Amino acid sequence: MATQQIPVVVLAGFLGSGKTTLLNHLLGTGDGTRIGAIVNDFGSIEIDAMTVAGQVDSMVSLGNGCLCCAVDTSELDTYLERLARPAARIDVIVIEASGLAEPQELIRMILASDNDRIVYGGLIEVVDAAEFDDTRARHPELDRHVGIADIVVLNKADRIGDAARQELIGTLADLAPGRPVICTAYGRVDPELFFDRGPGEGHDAAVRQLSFEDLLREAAGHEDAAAHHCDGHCDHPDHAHHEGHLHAAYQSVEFTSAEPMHPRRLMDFLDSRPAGLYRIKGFVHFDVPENRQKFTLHAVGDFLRFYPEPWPKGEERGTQLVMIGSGIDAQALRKELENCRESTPPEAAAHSMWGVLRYVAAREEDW
Ligand SMILES: Nc1nc2c(ncn2[C@@H]2O[C@H](COP(=O)(O)OP(=O)(O)OP(=O)(O)O)[C@@H](O)[C@H]2O)c(=O)[nH]1
Repeated sequence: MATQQIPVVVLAGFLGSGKTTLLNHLLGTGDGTRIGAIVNDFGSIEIDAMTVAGQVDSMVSLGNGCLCCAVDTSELDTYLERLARPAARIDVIVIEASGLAEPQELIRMILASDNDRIVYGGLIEVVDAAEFDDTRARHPELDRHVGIADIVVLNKADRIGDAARQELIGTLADLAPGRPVICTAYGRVDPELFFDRGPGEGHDAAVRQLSFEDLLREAAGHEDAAAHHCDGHCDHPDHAHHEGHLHAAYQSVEFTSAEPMHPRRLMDFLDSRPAGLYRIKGFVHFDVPENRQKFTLHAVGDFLRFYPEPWPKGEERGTQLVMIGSGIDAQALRKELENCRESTPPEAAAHSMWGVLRYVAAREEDW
């Protein structure tokens, strides 16, 4: 009997473009497809993994550094192996790359897998409609990422007008000729596009066109290198090959506090965050009457939202934040956040939630 092969789909896209939102949508559509997820967080606190974990039982998390830095493919292979074992009855594996990963590196790793049940299933590149032009100007590499995608998802279409949307669709179509560009909001895409006919067909052409030779050359070059994870800022001698990578210029800073945060001070911090601090994600604990929920926080460029929800049973209350940026002063950021910790009695802080509540997301508008 022929071995049933499991496609491995790479879900990539710049920081905050909506990869986790899309993955959760895929996991939540419940069309019977069993999805195994591998989530790669850039920061050492695995916010993405925590956000997805509640929704799926077959998930592994690879935190602290871009997966594309793991120059030895065996680590990824171990995870693929685990998800691909027949007992797991997984139909498709989705790897959510970190927002700074090099997708062609991940593709190389999948192609190099020793597991004969594993087959590369294509690259989905998520694009943030509101941020793409600016991000692309700073990081021309993104054009290359879009160029090797099998499907481009133009996400956050709700955040721009019709004319800008049409223009972006045109730009993306030029960057990824012949590939579908799907315009959506909140990652609401039909899973069949990805798992049935989409990436399975024709992706070889895309890979070959742009990077197949690179992939082979890199595969040969990487064989000698030692496996390690990094955030692009360690002194590992093998980092020379990461120089052109997005993550080489970025740094992640973590902050945790068991003590509650003072809402007004935290808002002052967020309102004056440095321009280089592009992405913040995590959970905030305010010990303020009526506002003791778990406030999930997302900042992407200028965009800032809080999403309050009850703390899950048994979960310890506290604040955990990951900040990702370029040219940021980690020590200063941590210090500023330490100064946002609550020292006044909660009663006194009730009205100080107003600033936070301005950024509480309204229900997702239909788009
Ligand atoms: N307005 C709007 N917001 C969105 C949409 N999709 C996602 N978001 C919001 O954008 C923020 C980032 O979304 P995520 O799904 O966490 O993005 P990500 O690509 O996984 O982020 P990283 O893993 O940090 O790179 C969250 O606040 C989402 O709710 C969308 O289509 N429209």
